[in-house]
Amino acid sequence: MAHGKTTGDFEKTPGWLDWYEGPSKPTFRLPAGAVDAHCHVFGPGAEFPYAPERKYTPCDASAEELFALRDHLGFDRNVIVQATCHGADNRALVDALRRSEGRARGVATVRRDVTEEQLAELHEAGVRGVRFNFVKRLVDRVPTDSLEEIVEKIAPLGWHVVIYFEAADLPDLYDFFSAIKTDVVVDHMGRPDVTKDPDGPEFELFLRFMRENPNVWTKVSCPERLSVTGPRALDGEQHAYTDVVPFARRVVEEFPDRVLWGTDWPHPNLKDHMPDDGLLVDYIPQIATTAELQQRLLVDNPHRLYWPEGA
Ligand SMILES: O=C(O)c1cc(C(=O)O)oc(=O)c1
Repeated sequence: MAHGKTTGDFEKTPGWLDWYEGPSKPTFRLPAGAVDAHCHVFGPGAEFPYAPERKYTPCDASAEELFALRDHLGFDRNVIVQATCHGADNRALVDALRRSEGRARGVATVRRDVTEEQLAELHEAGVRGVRFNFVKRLVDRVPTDSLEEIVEKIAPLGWHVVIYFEAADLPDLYDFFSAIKTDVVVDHMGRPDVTKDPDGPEFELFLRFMRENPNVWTKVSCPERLSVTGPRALDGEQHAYTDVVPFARRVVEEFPDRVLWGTDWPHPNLKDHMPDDGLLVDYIPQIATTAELQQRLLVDNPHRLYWPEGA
């Protein structure tokens, strides 16, 4: 029998790390109106089955559990991003958005044959973007002409495109990404290899991509995923993931109006450890070092992108 948290009738991927039970209260006090701009819901599998084409099977992580974490950490709102284990079946996401009472927006995954009616329904539920994933261990590659067709369909709704890729793939994808006319949000800083020099050519290409394309934003999230030498956000550690700090800080300081931050709860596919989400929040002042930068990162920027109407 599988141990830990459940996943309906599904069997979790071997070695799966469940999300952290009982996170600490952050020492860092989030500003009023702070948004956790990257998190997911998984299932519950018994109600919202995982997609047949998925590359992993997680433990369940429900909307109620997400909203309890939001309140515990001191966030006001969430942006829930469709996880690849649900493919293009957005039912769990839409259900979570509806339960949030306007306190969550969503980023969905759609296929090229999505209809205007389906997009309108997603919009009504709170979806404001679509996600294109280029990480090979998570999805099969979708041809770029399909993606271009999706951009044409979502642009009139004022939506944006969230892209997830690894730094080594940016040279090949650079021109395709630069041609997207909507706003573009890069997940997890384009996954830099933090053993490399933050002033070196690989990260410089990412910074150039942001400089040349003023419609591109990025999430300075997932230090727990990118870190190699830690220390980990566990056991009261107040200065976690110092190896990621120079990368994230650089981006926050150069593009203060185009950065977002999210917990990435429930942290799919971590192999090394599961962070204490309270201590993950305590990482934020290492990368946004003034109250003004924190206000933009956590409040002003996500509100401008996801709640432009000011509600
Ligand atoms: O690196 C990952 O494994 C990962 C996976 C997913 C997903 O499966 O949607 O989302 C993320 O933000 C990160």
